[in-house]
Amino acid sequence: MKRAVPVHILSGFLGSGKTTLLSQAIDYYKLSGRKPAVLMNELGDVNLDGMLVEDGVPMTEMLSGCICCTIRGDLGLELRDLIRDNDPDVIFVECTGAANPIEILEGVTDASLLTELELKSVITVIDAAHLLAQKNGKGKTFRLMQDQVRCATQLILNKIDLIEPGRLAELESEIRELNPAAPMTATVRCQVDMAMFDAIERSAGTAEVPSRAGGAERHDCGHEHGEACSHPSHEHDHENGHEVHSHHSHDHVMVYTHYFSGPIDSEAFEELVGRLPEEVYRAKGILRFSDTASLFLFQYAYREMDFVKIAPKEAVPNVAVFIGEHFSKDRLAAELKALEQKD
Ligand SMILES: Nc1nc2c(ncn2[C@@H]2O[C@H](COP(=O)(O)OP(=O)(O)OP(=O)(O)O)[C@@H](O)[C@H]2O)c(=O)[nH]1
Repeated sequence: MKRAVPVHILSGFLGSGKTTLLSQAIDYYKLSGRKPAVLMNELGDVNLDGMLVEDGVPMTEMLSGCICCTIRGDLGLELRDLIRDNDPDVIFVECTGAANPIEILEGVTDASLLTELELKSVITVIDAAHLLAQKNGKGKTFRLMQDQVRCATQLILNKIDLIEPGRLAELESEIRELNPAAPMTATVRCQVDMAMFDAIERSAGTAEVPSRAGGAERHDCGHEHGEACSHPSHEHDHENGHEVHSHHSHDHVMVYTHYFSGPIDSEAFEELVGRLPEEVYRAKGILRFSDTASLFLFQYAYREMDFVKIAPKEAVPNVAVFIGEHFSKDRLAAELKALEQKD
């Protein structure tokens, strides 16, 4: 009889490196002749990270909401269908960076009632530079990052190329205070020994999430849930991008999705991104520029911009998604619209 399908949850704040880790994990499983599948959750209504996942990897997308609240109820069904239709050897669940992993963890556990799967790990990727910048903060972002660290069974302290080497030990000891048990690796571009997954899967039983993250003290790991998840404050305004309203710990996160009517000037776009307010901490997009024939996947995380040439096999929209807190969507929309008119 086939064993229960192992599931790994990839958690971590927006832009920390979850997709970077996922791509390497997929390559690792494929190289050893195993079949990985992916369930991806994005706040925006287009799956841009999915563009980075190789063709031929079964993938289910849960868009336009945070997996841990608005669409958690569907998670079990999606996992069941993914297994039934594709018979994978492993499943990676990549959450939105605004998600609280304890909720997803419970969703995956619920799903094991519908199909044979076993949660094997909650891997939290931490953006070292962002965590340092947030240090001693009292904001919701910092609290959510702490929750994500607490809930992890594996920790990857990523982007250490962006911090001074002397600060690494300080960060590590702070993380250790939140989560003393999970093995931690400091990385650049999430380069960890992928054999880690085999070791995790060989170990018997389901992932043991640190006790502080569960049970009676669940609020330590975010928020209470249950009936509150159908709270009427989960409203979306799809016409003007949407704001993720909720009572949850990530209720401050806003999303604006902009569909461009045509190609735009690359320099004007870079200039706009260069002066985005601090409150916009993450952006992604697929962009057609008027001054080059190539199509680009655009990434922006905490003031770092990246453009990667892509050649998708199917038609893709011309779109940019902006994620942050309390920024003016109207102003941003007007500025993006102005780029369309320049051309
Ligand atoms: N300098 C630096 N950049 C990195 C590192 N790891 C990832 N990046 C870049 O950071 C950006 C975000 O990485 P992703 O892997 O997409 O992050 P994510 O956690 O999946 O992002 P969300 O899906 O928005 O939550 C990309 O432009 C990556 O190339 C790193 O160690 N150092």
